[in-house]
Amino acid sequence: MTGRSIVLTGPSGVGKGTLLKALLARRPELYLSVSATTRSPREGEIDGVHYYFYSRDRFEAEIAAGALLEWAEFAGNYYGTPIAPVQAQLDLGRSVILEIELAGARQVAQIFPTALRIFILPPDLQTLEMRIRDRGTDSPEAILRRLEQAKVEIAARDEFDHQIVNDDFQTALEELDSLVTSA
Ligand SMILES: Nc1ncnc2c1ncn2[C@@H]1O[C@H](COP(=O)(O)OP(=O)(O)OP(=O)(O)O)[C@@H](O)[C@H]1O
Ligand SMILES: Nc1nc2c(ncn2[C@@H]2O[C@H](COP(=O)(O)O)[C@@H](O)[C@H]2O)c(=O)[nH]1
Repeated sequence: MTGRSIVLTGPSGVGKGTLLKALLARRPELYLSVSATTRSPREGEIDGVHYYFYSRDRFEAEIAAGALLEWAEFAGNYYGTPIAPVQAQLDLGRSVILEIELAGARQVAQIFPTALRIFILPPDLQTLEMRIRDRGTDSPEAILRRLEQAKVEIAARDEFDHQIVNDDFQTALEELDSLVTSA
């Protein structure tokens, strides 16, 4: 039996990564896809664990080789999902979670029409901005680009099967857990 693909999308800084870390701690049977990106590693990020950090040339070679399930440019960098590990885990019957932005989520909807697609919303844009700033990982220019893109992504929320507002963290985590485990 093949596993289920689950797509988690939402604006940068909304808390997707934090929610998934807590979810995976409870549900180790789930597989979280490790993306490739051309952005520089943040403090504490490890190549092959948090992302595969590629040069632009390497990323473009992976696109040309058909090695990415989906890919997109986001805030000046490439991001994409290496296809081989995802397919291997699905073939083993394991559910796979992709934490990806909107353009990638749209591509996955074409490739895996039965994917469970979940959109994470902030309580409001001011809270989102505060979370990105307080995270302390992005330059002022990068924050502005991410906030502009956030508006575009939030406008597409109705394309998704489910929406979760990440206001109170525990409430959002319970909602996510219940959607993923009933999938
Ligand atoms: N419910 C919440 N209430 C308050 N702060 C939160 C909540 N959820 C997450 N955060 C904080 O918001 C910040 C952004 O979270 P996180 O890095 O998980 O976002 P993200 O959606 O994965 O961002 P990106 O897409 O840029 O990787 C972190 O500092 C995190 O601790
Ligand atoms: N289309 C894809 N989007 C991805 C992938 N991996 C991560 N992302 C999204 O990029 C932005 C920015 O991430 P950050 O780590 O630089 O803050 C965020 O929305 C991620 O969900 C991917 O493989 N494909």
